[in-house]
Amino acid sequence: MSEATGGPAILVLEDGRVFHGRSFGAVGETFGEAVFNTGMTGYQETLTDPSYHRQIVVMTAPHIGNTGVNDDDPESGRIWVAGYVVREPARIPSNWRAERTLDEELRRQGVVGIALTGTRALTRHLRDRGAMRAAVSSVETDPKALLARVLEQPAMAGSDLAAEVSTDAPYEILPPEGVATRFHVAAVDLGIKAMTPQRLAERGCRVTVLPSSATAEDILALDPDGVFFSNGPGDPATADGPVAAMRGVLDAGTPLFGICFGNQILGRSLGLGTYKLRFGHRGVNQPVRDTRTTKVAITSQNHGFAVDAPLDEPFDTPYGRAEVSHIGLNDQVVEGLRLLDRPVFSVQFHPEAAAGPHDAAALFDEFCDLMSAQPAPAAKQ
Ligand SMILES: NC(=O)CC[C@H](N)C(=O)O
Repeated sequence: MSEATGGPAILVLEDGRVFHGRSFGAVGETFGEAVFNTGMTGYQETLTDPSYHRQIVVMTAPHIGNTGVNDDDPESGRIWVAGYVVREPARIPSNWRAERTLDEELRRQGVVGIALTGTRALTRHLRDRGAMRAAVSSVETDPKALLARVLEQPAMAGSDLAAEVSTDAPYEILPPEGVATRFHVAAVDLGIKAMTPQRLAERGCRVTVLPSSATAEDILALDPDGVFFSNGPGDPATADGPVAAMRGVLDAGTPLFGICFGNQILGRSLGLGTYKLRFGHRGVNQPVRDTRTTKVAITSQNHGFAVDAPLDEPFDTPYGRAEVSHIGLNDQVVEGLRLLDRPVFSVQFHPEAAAGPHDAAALFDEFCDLMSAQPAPAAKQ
């Protein structure tokens, strides 16, 4: 038994592999799906991204916490990762915005972490065998006892988690001062990152954020100029409610944009399947190719599932012809979808990303362009 942070800790994977390290953050025990993130920066955004709910995140960058923690960068009101694995936590963070250390923040929010020298071996293991259930504990010393508890945990495949992270009640984000309101967007929160409505508001959108349980009727009752479906945790195969809501929006012909989980929901709404990737895409340097322009963008990503769609040519859907708009260059995974005859598109990566490159930010302009191309409200009837 170890009481103090800094004492011994273990990480146990569901296939029985054990890693020994030192306790980091809160002392305790936690379970989740072990996944790795290759971002050299953006650890605050990662920790607070609701899509990481129920995941133990392994950072491949060797030093984490160098710039401390501030109150401006979080993507939501709390840390969502189930556990945090780093090679070496910064002992002396240095940044003018830092308000506390990462270790303090993890402890403040009760998030169990582990610092271990074997993050590279752990990452290679997850890359070869796939993301899998795991535990981190700084209170259990017997790996076998911990493994038995890991095997009792639910797998990520089949998990329906959006409702656990979504807002309880609708709220609004308004354009910043000096920016005129041009559009009203209804955004379905399946685990939305704060930066997304922000990016829309910067472009003159008044954004009404709705809970994940929002139906097509709830959404359309707002008479929005456009509808947005957010990122979020869990298996898209379980998201029947959001799929039904999106189908209602597609039937109504309202411009629609989806990010990440939203892209998977669009895939399902079009009748496509989704599947689990072996180890997923998580980081801020993922290359994708725009299939129309052949331009390559470096994107920020966080997904463990993907849409199964024909890559090479347009295909028929109940909503007309569609095509894969972006392809991941590391493994030829679908990274975006577009309807050819309707104002509807989505991407699997994160154009809002902060931290992350800004290559994909123009997609928010594209959504605004689709909304401006629609008939004015009077002509809508
Ligand atoms: N960031 C996301 O929206 C992730 C979507 C989904 N939970 C996945 O892992 O693929």
